[in-house]
Amino acid sequence: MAAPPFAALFDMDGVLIANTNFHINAWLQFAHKYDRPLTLEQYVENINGRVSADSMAYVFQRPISPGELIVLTEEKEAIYRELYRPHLQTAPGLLDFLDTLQAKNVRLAVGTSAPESNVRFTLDGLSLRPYFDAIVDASMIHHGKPDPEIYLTAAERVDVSPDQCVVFEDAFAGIEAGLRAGMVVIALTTTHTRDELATTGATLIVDDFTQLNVATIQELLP
Ligand SMILES: O=P(O)(O)OC[C@H]1O[C@@H](O)[C@H](O)[C@@H](O)[C@@H]1O
Repeated sequence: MAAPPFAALFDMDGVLIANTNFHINAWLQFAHKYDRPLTLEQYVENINGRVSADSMAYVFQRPISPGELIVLTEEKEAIYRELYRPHLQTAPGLLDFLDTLQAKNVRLAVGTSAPESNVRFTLDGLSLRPYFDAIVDASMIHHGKPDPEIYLTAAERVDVSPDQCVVFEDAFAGIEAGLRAGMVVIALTTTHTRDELATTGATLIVDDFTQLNVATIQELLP
């Protein structure tokens, strides 16, 4: 069967899994330990969906050395994994949707700001890795979302031109990254409300993967 000429690029946190509240609680706990002020509003605007290098520099309000970044990131992500582990599950409708796309030979990739340790925790913990032709995480790029590099790299890895890629995102930074990459962006209401997402320029807003099928997506592509 010939492959459809498009690719589906999935954000991980807040898209493959609905885990935003667990990241929020982990960041608040982590910031509190270091006596750094952090509010929910600051998390949403400056941390959600971004790579740890940018989030840590924001939390500590100073540049973070590469060595320090590894240690601080793993400390924060260990808190997150501990909190979320008992709840680890795929987002509603995801597995059926991935099966449908795979059956149609759509190229599938993950583009996440998360470190490799969290990619392992999620994709291996839920046996999702075999679905994807490429996985791009924070360690593989120079500029985190909202820069388009993560999604442009994922498109390159699956050998599909950006205008034939559909990005699935929940975070403002990730939606901006997809749009700046010249891709169609479908926003999920995992983290933000429809009204909040309506201001982002996302091509389509859905509540979860049960509201999507291949025909709907193909209609959005040029
Ligand atoms: O949404 P993505 O790109 O999978 O992002 C992962 C990141 O998402 C953020 O929301 C978390 O606070 C980070 O800690 C996490 O690493």
